[in-house]
Amino acid sequence: MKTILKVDNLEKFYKNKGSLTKAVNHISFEVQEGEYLGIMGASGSGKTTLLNCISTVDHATAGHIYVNGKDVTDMKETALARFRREELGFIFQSFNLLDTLTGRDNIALALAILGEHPKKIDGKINKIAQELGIGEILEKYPYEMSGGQQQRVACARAIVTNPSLILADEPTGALDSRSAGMFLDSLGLLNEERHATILMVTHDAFTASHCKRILFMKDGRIFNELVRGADSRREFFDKIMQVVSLLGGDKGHAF
Ligand SMILES: Nc1ncnc2c1ncn2[C@@H]1O[C@H](COP(=O)(O)OP(=O)(O)OP(=O)(O)O)[C@@H](O)[C@H]1O
Repeated sequence: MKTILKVDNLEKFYKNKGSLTKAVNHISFEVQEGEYLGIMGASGSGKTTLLNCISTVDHATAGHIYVNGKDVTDMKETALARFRREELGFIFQSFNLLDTLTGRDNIALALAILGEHPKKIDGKINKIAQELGIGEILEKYPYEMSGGQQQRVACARAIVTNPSLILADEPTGALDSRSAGMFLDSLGLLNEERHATILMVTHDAFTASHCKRILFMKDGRIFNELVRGADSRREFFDKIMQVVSLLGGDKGHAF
């Protein structure tokens, strides 16, 4: 199996007026191609800091992060910009679609930036739209779509360039439970059928129950790990809830 992400002894410390916050404290883990990994933990446990280091938005204090064998902690700014475009797909809580472009053009832009041949763009968009069931809304502008529809377009935009790794930060945070369910089905489909490798940060146990493996963070460290294995999603959800209550965290919406 191919290792897509390797986090090696990562540390991120913040110094503020004499106090030191160890937001990420000696974390190591790997993500293999086709995995769907969730990162959970109470507020302040270091999830966003970890994700920001992996997405190269933030610089690590020490340690290394390898994506597809490339050490991103070592790259210069121009190489980083290219790395983000070519290797990563992003899905945020706030959808982040461009309001002045239709769904189709939002997706097309990701391909155009990568230098895709114009003749191939429509075909690629139509294929992913069909897979995610968003063909009907492609010509709409974001403000004409529901939140769930916008997030599925964002999902299409994240995958259409075939990135090595999709990073999702609380992607269901702004969705009602029905839209969240539809979005998570779409993400699951990308994982199952396109073998997309996904790393998702969430505090919501229902959302996390869609992952195949979950790392739980506490005080900047990995505190526990759960693997779904042959469990049904309901069984996995119950196991997640047990760890969440150990951590004293909020459970998010019910199953
Ligand atoms: N820029 C910063 N300067 C100083 N401390 C910071 C900074 N960013 C984060 N921290 C601290 O690092 C720790 C981890 O924060 P982080 O945002 O990664 O947690 P989180 O698990 O994502 O929380 P939430 O679920 O609330 O978003 C917290 O104690 C936070 O206060």
